[in-house]
Amino acid sequence: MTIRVAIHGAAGRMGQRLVALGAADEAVELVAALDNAGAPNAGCDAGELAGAGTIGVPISADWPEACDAVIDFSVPDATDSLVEECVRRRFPLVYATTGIEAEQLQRIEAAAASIPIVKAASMSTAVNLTMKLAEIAGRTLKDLPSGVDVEILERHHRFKEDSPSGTALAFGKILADAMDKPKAAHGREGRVGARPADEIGYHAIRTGDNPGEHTIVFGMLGETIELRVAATNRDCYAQGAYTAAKWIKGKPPGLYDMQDVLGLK
Ligand SMILES: NC(=O)C1=CN([C@@H]2O[C@H](COP(=O)(O)OP(=O)(O)OC[C@H]3O[C@@H](n4cnc5c(N)ncnc54)[C@H](OP(=O)(O)O)[C@@H]3O)[C@@H](O)[C@H]2O)C=CC1
Ligand SMILES: O=C(O)C1=N[C@H](C(=O)O)C[C@H](O)C1
Repeated sequence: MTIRVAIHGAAGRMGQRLVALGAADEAVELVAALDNAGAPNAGCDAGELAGAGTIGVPISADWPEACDAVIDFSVPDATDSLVEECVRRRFPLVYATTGIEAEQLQRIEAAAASIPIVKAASMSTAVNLTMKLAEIAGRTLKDLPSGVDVEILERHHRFKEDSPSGTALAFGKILADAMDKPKAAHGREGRVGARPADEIGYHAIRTGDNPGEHTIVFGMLGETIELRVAATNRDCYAQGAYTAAKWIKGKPPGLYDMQDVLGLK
């Protein structure tokens, strides 16, 4: 079975990997490579831009007539128009952009009343499995007499604009809920005092071309557990997005995540 896919943000770092992997997948037909109207690469063949050879699909702002899934890796500012187009055309959406505002999230949630949407801060199977492991660790360690300090360390490339990463925040939410730790500390500086027990610490490192790395530290008195998941390139996210696009075809309207797609709930 072939699915017709439009990539939104097709000229970007992730968009190019999606074009390259989609062009090589017999089960995928790329029907549009969408990017912003003034994109410097507008009109270029998306496959050539991605280093995958000519595929006959230009980088453009023109939406396709028909499509089984739109995969979005773009920018927060594009969210409203993206969601409006998907709802108007009844196109299912795989939404991967991070760093959005609360109002943009509300619009996505409202749109999920009329179309199916998979939204996840990380499309990687390994990251989503690590989230499950973190939840089990959090629930198991919650009432340990010595107390457990949770610190979330993430590393990403120097071009990343949002901090901490969407994935770090997703890990944080899972652990805040599982361990009843509602406070967040983003880095520490100066005489901040002893560490509160109900705080989760976030540390965002920006360096070189790192495609994404997360370490969850569970610090106890006398023992430490670290869960670490690290990408060596972007294909784990792109492959996960295609898994979601194949899964979403024919699903009823609703807001789903990668835990639904991967059967981890
Ligand atoms: N959920 C996940 O698994 C992952 C999520 N991400 C997230 O995906 C997003 C994109 O990452 P990345 O590819 O590195 O970023 P890039 O900046 O390389 O790519 C974003 C692309 O979106 C384009 N764009 C800007 N405005 C619009 C618009 N109105 N319509 C369509 N396209 C537009 C940009 O064009 P221009 O440059 O001309 O502005 C650019 O080509 C980020 O939020 C990142 O955090 C990244 C990896 C994994
Ligand atoms: O910008 C990136 O590169 C990534 N962003 C996502 C995030 O913010 O969690 C996912 C991945 O870590 C790569």
